[in-house]
Amino acid sequence: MYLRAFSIQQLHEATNCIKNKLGQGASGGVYSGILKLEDEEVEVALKKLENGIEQGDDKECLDRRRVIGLTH
Ligand SMILES: Nc1ncnc2c1ncn2[C@@H]1O[C@H](COP(=O)(O)OP(=O)(O)OP(=O)(O)O)[C@@H](O)[C@H]1O
Repeated sequence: MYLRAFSIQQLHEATNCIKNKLGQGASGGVYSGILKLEDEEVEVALKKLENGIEQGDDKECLDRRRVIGLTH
């Protein structure tokens, strides 16, 4: 799996300061954006995590947050 990290500033620029909400997941809102890469622009959906990690969280959710944490 190839993971690429983006700065908070890049994500704010991509999403026009996280304004256009597409939907709401259990762990946070999902917003649309356009990420500018070196030679192209890519349409993305970005999730802003809003809740802390609870003891009851399932393994998939915790695994996802560990992977996300490794990219920061
Ligand atoms: N790629 C996408 N394009 C458009 N809308 C999206 C996209 N991904 C998510 N959404 C919107 O965000 C909502 C929540 O999606 P999400 O995948 O976060 O759901 P979830 O798996 O229930 O959440 P969580 O992972 O937090 O438990 C969706 O119902 C949809 O409206």
